[in-house]
Amino acid sequence: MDGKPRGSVRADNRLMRVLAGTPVAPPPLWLMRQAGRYLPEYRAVRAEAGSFLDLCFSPAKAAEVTLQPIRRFGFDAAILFSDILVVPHALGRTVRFVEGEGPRLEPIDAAGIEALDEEGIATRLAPVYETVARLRQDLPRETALIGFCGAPFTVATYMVAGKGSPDQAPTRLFAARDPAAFDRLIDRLVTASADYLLRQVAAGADVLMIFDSWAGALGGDDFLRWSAEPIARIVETVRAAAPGVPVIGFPKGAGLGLETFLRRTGVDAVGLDWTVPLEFARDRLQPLAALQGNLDPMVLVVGGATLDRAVDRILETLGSGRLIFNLGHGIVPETPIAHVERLVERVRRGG
Ligand SMILES: Cc1c2[nH]c(c1CCC(=O)O)Cc1[nH]c(c(CCC(=O)O)c1C)Cc1[nH]c(c(CCC(=O)O)c1C)Cc1[nH]c(c(C)c1CCC(=O)O)C2
Repeated sequence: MDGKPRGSVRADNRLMRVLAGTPVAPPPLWLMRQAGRYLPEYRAVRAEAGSFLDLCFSPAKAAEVTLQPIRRFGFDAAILFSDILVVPHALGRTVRFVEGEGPRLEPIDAAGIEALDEEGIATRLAPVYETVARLRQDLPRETALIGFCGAPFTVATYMVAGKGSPDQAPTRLFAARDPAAFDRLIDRLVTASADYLLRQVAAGADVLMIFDSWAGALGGDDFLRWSAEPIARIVETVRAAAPGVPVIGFPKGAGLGLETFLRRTGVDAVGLDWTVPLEFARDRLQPLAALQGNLDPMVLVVGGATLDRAVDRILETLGSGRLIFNLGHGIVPETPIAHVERLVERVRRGG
């Protein structure tokens, strides 16, 4: 890539410092979905990889697309290229990605929940661990490597509905109708996810992130029961077996629930979607944890002075505390690369 030293991450890595509790100015920066279709070099690898899951399970190709945005933009962290739905796949469920439509799974019922194959996390996901190991070898030491999984609730929404759905009605219906079966599904995903994350750490991941993209579909008590509680159990297991590996939680759409989420899970950092008011985040959340976010991905599509103002507002409000600059959700395919360059330059010079 360049002449930089590679191998295990340096203790003075900017992202690791913020996660350990020290504000860093300008803040470390990476973008959710930074490896993806807005990059021509990603589209080239994707086109020759076969299916999306083939790409996730090809260590050489998955490592290559993980490195692409690091080469181009020099982000402070690389995120393993994979998907949250490799876990249901490993548990023996059918998972497909349909071009232009998204994921398709065979919807699960109570019998299917009992039949989940827990061995798959070790065996079927071995190529993912190989990707992690390659990445930690190939990445510059100043770049942290983030491993991840989906939160049990978000993964369960795809397993129950068989696809994405706007307000998770099929899953809320399932959980309300048969809470015992839903509990069982969540339990099995807690065990599988903690195991999956620990194997990523063993292979070389420096930081872990848990994506609860649909946490916002849950009401107050259900949010605690199905989002915060299961994530707390994963964090507890990971902490016990891998002390010192920081965990970022991202309960998207949690709103006022974010403070309870932080207190209950004890994550080192919390991801903020673009709807979270910055003053609330500064006053109520930043004293408890590092914050990651929360630029609206649509503002990055628009660019120009609109982008500059939004970047400056985040830096002004959150920049003197523990902050990891990021988007409020994944970068979208129509984002111009020049706007990402502009963002990086502005964050690096401190707004
Ligand atoms: C809900 C969820 C999924 N996957 C993920 C989430 C949680 C984060 C979020 O809310 O976005 C997480 C994810 N998915 C992907 C990554 C890779 C690392 C990175 O962020 O760069 C990560 C961290 C690759 C991907 N995962 C997917 C793509 C696009 C597919 C392609 O390139 O053909 C990528 C780059 C496919 C995917 N995967 C998923 C959906 C709904 C889709 C279809 C939507 C789409 O097409 O953008 C499930």
